[in-house]
Amino acid sequence: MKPINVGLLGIGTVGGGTFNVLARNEAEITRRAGRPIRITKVADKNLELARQVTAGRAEVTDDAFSVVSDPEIDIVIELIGGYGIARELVLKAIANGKHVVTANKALLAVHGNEIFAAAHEKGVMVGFEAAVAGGIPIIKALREGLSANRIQWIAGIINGTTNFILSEMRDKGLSFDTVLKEAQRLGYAEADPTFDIEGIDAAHKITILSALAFGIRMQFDKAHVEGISKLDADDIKYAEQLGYRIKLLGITRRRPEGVELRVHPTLIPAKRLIANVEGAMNAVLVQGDAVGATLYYGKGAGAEPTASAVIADLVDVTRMHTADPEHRVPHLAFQPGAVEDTPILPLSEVETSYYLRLRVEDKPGVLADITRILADQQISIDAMIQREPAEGESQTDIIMLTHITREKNVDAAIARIEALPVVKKQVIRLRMEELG
Ligand SMILES: NC(=O)C1=CN([C@@H]2O[C@H](COP(=O)(O)OP(=O)(O)OC[C@H]3O[C@@H](n4cnc5c(N)ncnc54)[C@H](O)[C@@H]3O)[C@@H](O)[C@H]2O)C=CC1
Ligand SMILES: N[C@@H](CC=O)C(=O)O
Ligand code: NA
Repeated sequence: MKPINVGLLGIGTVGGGTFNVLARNEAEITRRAGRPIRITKVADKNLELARQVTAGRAEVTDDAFSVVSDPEIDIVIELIGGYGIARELVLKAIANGKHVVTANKALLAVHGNEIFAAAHEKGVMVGFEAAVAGGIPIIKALREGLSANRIQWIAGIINGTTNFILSEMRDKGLSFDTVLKEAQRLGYAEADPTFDIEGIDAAHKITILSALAFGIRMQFDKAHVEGISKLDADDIKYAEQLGYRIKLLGITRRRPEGVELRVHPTLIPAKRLIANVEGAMNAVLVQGDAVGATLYYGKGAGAEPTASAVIADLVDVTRMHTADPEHRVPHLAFQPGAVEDTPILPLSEVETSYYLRLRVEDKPGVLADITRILADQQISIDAMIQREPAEGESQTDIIMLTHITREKNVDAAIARIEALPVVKKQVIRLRMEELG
């Protein structure tokens, strides 16, 4: 049977994994796809690496544009990364009538509206299962498995690097920098690891999931993005004492006025399954009105787990490329004409509960002043702990957990609390999610 020819752009961590898994499982994959899938051409600016990995089994070049223009190539896999040359190559491949598979969430979150419109126009497929939560088939689940549901919210641990850092710091007491270096060595981190640490990578991914879940345009520029770099070990400890774990979550929720789209460290009850997802593992919780809560768990980063998703897309394209484009699953789960312009809500309108840590002078009346301010802003307290000041210390920490309230009420309360002379430091505010 005539093979389908694939051109691979970038043979680094994921590209190398894809090349190797495809070769190793060729017979099994062919039985599924109906015909052999062959990577016939590989482009990498590091020619030496490309020669080493391919070992004579594919033509090698350092000119990626020659691959997207090659008439023999049916599918282009983009595994270079970034929004620059990757965007040019993907758009060129589409313009040349090639199907595209990519793991590049940054590219899709920022330029996805343009790329999917171009693909729709040209009648080609763009597969991106690897772009969110690596090997976990979450795109497939949202596009197909859950299509009966009105999705209400999604919350996910969707960055392996930061989850690995938080887990290793907590369990082994290792420093942030040591664990980050290990995550880089293991191939989890982005080329620029600030994308991981500052929550940008998770925001790219939750932007994509939000579009798929609610049938809205990608609006990465409206996402609230907060990473783990400012997270204090004391808060991890206090959270544990209160029965919570802190995870970097991507959250998107549908509300009558719009959609919440946010990434930030989040307190989750320790008894929830998702609170116990450790290391580089990912987990995505999806709440649908009919199905209820469903949880997807697995490896979100690394060469072969990500290759697993890339190859699943290759199989899908191979099975479907001769089908009438109107009969294929729509790229973003909803028919292109049915995508809505629902606004992303500003952070001030987000509704959730909060963890507040206040550094205060240990004297009578302090608590009364603080609770009065919270009550003025209609914020009610769910739980509280006050640390006993150490011998000779005149200051102490008060930790308060609130019921659900609006972010702008918390902003107003914090501004007034910080103005109190007895409050000695900036108030620490972390958001909480029950996820139950
Ligand atoms: N590493 C992981 O666990 C995961 C990565 N991804 C995404 O997969 C993509 C690839 O990531 P990695 O494999 O980790 O990156 P990598 O840095 O290991 O590989 C990228 C490869 O592209 C090559 N390259 C760079 N510029 C080029 C150009 N102009 N022409 C030809 N080749 C060029 C590099 O030499 C390198 O071999 C990125 O979009 C990343 O966000 C997605 C999920 C997981
Ligand atoms: N850098 C990412 C890789 C996968 O998307 C992560 O750590 O999750
Ligand atoms: Na995936």
